[in-house]
Amino acid sequence: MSIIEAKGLSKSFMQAVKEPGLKGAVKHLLIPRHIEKMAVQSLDLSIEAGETVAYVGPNGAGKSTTIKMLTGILMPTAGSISVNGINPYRKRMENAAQIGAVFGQRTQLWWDIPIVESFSLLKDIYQIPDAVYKTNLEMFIEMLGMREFIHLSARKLSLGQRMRADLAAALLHNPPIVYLDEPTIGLDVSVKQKIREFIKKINQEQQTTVMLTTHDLGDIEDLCKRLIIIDHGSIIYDGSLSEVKSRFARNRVIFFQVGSPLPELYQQLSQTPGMKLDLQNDQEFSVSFDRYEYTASEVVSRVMKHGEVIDFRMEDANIEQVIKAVYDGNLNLNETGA
Ligand SMILES: Nc1ncnc2c1ncn2[C@@H]1O[C@H](COP(=O)(O)OP(=O)(O)OP(=O)(O)O)[C@@H](O)[C@H]1O
Repeated sequence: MSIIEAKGLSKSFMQAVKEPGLKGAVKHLLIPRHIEKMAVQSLDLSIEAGETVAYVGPNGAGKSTTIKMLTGILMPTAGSISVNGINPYRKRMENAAQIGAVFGQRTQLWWDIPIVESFSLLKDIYQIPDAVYKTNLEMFIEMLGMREFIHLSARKLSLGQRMRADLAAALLHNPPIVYLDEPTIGLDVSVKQKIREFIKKINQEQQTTVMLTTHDLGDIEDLCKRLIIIDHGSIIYDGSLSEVKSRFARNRVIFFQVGSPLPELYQQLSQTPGMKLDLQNDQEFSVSFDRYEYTASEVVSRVMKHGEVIDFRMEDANIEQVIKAVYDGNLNLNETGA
């Protein structure tokens, strides 16, 4: 059986409907009106132990609501969930012992006590054996570069320091499952890198199941093999990241540097359906093309016919383009056979 299993999972909220202005506020006070908002609708989810899954979607798609149900914070309106054989809402304590969670926007550390003391409290709460605690603490301090701030309180930490401390806190008890909700939000490149390497190591060495919610596509490409896209509370794609890249990233881009300006070619390319010319200057340009209509060699030979090509390089399919197309409503993955 899968380590995380959800069937027909739904969650609705009652949202107040208020007309604008003072009149609307008074009216709402006297006769409050609410509508039911379906945040998550009939979601089926099945995640195997050791998987790294990116759970992505536009703002308001239902990502956090799903994670909150999986962690036991929210009770589903309908459907069932089993996390390592446990119903997270009914058995919140048991569920907490087997999961780690990082909510990037919030901290689970005690605000006014040194980080190392927070860790020590977590050791008692989770009843982590001395040897495990010692080994993990040393490894986490080293890998996440926490030595310089381990004796400061959470209040005094920068965002990047706080996030590393939060990640360590979530994993001290070696949970088999970790939920990461925007763990790299607002962080600089080097801290992001540390966090990604750490997550990779934990996943590889301990087969920790990772479910990652992020708007950072670098996180996804670096960490996840499987991609689940949710929109308006429903899953619209669930499959491998490489498959989505190769099947759905229709556009390829080739960058060219040519020996002399080629105005005739530029005019021809900009009038060709399925191709788009982007001129950087007289002798440098890129051609993006629909790879279901043209091959890369067709594009290259068309340019070569017009003049000397000094250099060219092709850009790999980018997951960002795919997700953006889904967000913008330009790509229906179901229609393409997902
Ligand atoms: N406590 C709540 N009360 C009422 N509506 C809620 C509540 N929590 C979430 N919603 C609504 O449910 C929908 C899904 O919200 P959710 O926070 O799960 O989205 P999300 O995908 O995590 O978005 P984001 O990327 O912006 O964090 C939204 O329309 C939101 O307004």
